[in-house]
Amino acid sequence: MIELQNVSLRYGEREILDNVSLTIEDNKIKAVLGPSGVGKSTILKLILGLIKPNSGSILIDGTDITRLKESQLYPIRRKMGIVFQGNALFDSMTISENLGFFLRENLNLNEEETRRRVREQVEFAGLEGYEDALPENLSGGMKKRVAIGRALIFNPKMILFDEPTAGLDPVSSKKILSLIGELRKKNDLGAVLVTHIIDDVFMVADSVAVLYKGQIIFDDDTHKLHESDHPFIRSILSDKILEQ
Ligand SMILES: Nc1ncnc2c1ncn2[C@@H]1O[C@H](COP(=O)(O)OP(=O)(O)OP(=O)(O)O)[C@@H](O)[C@H]1O
Repeated sequence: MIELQNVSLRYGEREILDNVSLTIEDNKIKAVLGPSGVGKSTILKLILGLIKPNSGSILIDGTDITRLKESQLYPIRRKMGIVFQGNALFDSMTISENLGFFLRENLNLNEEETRRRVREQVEFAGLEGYEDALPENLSGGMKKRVAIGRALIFNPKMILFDEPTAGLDPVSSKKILSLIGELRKKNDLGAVLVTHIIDDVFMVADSVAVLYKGQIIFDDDTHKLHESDHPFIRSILSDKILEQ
């Protein structure tokens, strides 16, 4: 379980998160919905311990990571996989090499086990036949599927998605969202999905926190979003456009 407790974060003079509290349960999909620049990616960086808050605690399975040293963070990060907005694939490596890279770098597995895990992700992501292709020869949706496969390679408990459908066409977006839904069913995984696209939230998220002007203005089951009378939520439900 991931818990942000009274987290505040400033970049210079600018307050990005103001006393934000958020709980992300195992085996559930939690969306963090908000307009561009509101601090959604910042929340993911905080969860991974890449940045520290100015105040507040971040608990991962009960351990406050804000107090840990860099070396103590490795086993905590291993519990989570991340899918970056731009996928962060290595352009000069094939799909198989991309999938296996972190395994080969970080775990002392024999080559047979590494290949088995890579094959598992190739199958899960529907990338059979593309093992030897370079990322530049893949569509946006396929690259995203490689990034998801790579995030799963350490068998994490939780996967963090930064805007997983941004820039994808509607059909590819739907495929990616179904894959995210399947992850929980098949692998019992939890997920955090940060997005500014409200349709993504309705399609896969069990619950949603809405981040607006540094604060969480809604945090409940997704279907209860319709009951909110907050003007910002009313406006996004009617326009489906998130602007500051
Ligand atoms: N290292 C940094 N130093 C200063 N400002 C930063 C830094 N990183 C992010 N910001 C600013 O903090 C705000 C929140 O950034 P963040 O990337 O978390 O937003 P976001 O909600 O994920 O939006 P987007 O989806 O557009 O990336 C933005 O205004 C951004 O410009």
